Amino acid sequence: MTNSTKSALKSDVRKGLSSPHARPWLAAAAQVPATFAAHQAWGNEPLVAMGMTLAAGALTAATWWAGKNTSEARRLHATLTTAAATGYLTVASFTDPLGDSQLTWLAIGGSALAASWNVRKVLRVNPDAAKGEGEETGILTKSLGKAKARLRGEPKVEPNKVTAKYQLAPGELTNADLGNRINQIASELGISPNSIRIQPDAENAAQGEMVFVPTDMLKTPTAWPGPSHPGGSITDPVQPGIYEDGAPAELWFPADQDSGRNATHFLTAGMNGSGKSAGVSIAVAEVLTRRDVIVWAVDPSKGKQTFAPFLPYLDWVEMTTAGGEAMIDALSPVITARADALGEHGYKNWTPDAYRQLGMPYMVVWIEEAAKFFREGTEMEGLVMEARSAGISVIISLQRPSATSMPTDVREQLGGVMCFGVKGGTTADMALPEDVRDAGARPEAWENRKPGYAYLVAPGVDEDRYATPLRTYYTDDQQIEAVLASVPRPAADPVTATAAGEAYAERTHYTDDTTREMPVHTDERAGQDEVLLERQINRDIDARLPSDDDGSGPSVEQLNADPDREIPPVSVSEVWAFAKPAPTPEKSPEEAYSELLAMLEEYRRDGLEHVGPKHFQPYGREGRIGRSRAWISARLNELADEEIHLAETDDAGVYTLLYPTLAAAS
Ligand SMILES: Nc1ncnc2c1ncn2[C@@H]1O[C@H](COP(=O)(O)OP(=O)(O)OP(=O)(O)O)[C@@H](O)[C@H]1O
Repeated sequence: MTNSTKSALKSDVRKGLSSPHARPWLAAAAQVPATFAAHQAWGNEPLVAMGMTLAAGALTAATWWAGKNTSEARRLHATLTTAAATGYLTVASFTDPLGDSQLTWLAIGGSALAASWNVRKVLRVNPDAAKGEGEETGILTKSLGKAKARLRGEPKVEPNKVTAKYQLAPGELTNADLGNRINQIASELGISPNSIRIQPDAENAAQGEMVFVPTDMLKTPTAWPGPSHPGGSITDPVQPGIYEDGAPAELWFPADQDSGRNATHFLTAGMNGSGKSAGVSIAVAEVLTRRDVIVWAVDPSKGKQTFAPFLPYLDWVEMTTAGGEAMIDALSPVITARADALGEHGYKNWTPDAYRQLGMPYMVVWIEEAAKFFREGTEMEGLVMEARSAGISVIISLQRPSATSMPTDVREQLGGVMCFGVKGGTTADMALPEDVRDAGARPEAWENRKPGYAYLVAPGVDEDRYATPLRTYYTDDQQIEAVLASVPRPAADPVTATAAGEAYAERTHYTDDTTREMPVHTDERAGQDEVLLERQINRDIDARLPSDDDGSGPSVEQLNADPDREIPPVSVSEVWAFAKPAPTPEKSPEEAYSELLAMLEEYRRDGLEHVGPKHFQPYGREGRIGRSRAWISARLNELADEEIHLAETDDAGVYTLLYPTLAAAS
């Protein structure tokens, strides 16, 4: 045998002996020298025999006690093994350790026990057999950085859906922390982040359900099945699309006293081509099939492209900025008149009964490309604050609901959101409530590659559905026209029509003939344009008039003195001078990021060891970083991946703050 063969053999033997499978066999074999030595030393001492018997019993009991946190099967197995091993040691030591019967018992019993442990080990690495052995899952332990999270009970497995109840370590992890880890969990499982949702337990911040929907069931668009409640009331649910499990998505505009639901306005946000207009079109088509509602609509950008099939059925429609301004101006007296009329007849809210008694239909005002109006300085605070009590809901549609696109006072009044695909997490944070983001809503993953995909967050919608993707129904102009032609339309009531005034009385009427537009005499049309232009000029002058309290800006006399004079540039604060003082402008991602690094530097100076999102409160525009908690969590996570400023710890959402020397060494 050569030296190399010898050393290879030695190494194999060493490996074999140190293998986990060899350990039970070595332990059984070790009984022979152990019993022999004990026999030589104490074979004739009955007191030692008694002590050894007691020790064997105590060790067996200790094994049972120590196994209380493991599975029943493992506990029993370990206790039996201890009892057998200590029992044999005692009996053989005080009889004949090398006797035939003793060695036979050791060979048979020891082999059986050693083999049983080998079998157990093999089964543990079989994922099927391992089920139920321990409650922790690979999913949670890996993606949560070995954090303390375990499943509660068996996951519920349905076709294309797995629901797993979880328990987080109390005081260490929250449902929001789990929500911040969705991207990591998705990457570990090789599925889209949109496939995972967290449904937090409302009663317990450390418990909830994780829902996995691996296959995207919305990939194929669903054709609009037609109106859900033709001839019904606006109080019946409006169905714009379906959720991924095939259930219809439902939303409501008016209040409902019985269920305590408030009347609501809607924000529809989504990037170019995400399907906003098509989605709202389905909702409005549904609305227009109800007997007790009228719709006013304005789109200063795409106009006829959006409204074509609706034109004859909209009570008032405008397709220019000036026309839209006129409509928005008219809404103020309309709100007052309608609220007064409702109040006089004892109605706190609009109800179907108010329609029966007063003939006053509910009103939906659909404002497409609303950012254009906000840029022009159109005030809508009063409109959105007061309209609901007058039986009016407003749908405001724009691409990015940022503070630069829309006043925060208006945003806060929009209780319902339909969020389509957006560009980037920052926009998603602005469009959706934080808890819905934490529950897994990721509209930024769709952008405009999945038109019609949306999240619906609104009064009356089951909160468990907030983070569930839906897809709006797919339709075309012909289907909408055919449906709307088949249902009767109510007219505006005299209170609304009178209060809407001249602009309403002079609105363009559209018919359902092929030209879509009633022939309007050219002079008459030119006259209308002139009126609108004049109104726009007056509005611009009004906007530049000094207000009572600030005394800044040119006076109307100054403006009148020289018509060619260049109008001074409007400062940001003037544009933002709505009902309340201008809000703090939102920070750009770059500014927010450098603020975050500056704060980390300050924490280093303070000698902090660990940081987490809580060290950057308050979140949002009020905080130093000016971004949401979800944004901050994502950045901290990225920094930890780079391991320059931060390093991961075993606890999700907690990072070790790296100091320059540590960072250089790592
Ligand atoms: N549910 C849907 N299923 C399939 N395709 C859809 C769906 N909704 C919209 N689309 C398609 O997506 C495209 C963009 O839709 P739409 O014009 O409504 O987007 P948008 O968000 O309003 O865009 P923009 O901001 O440019 O107006 C259209 O071609 C439309 O047919």
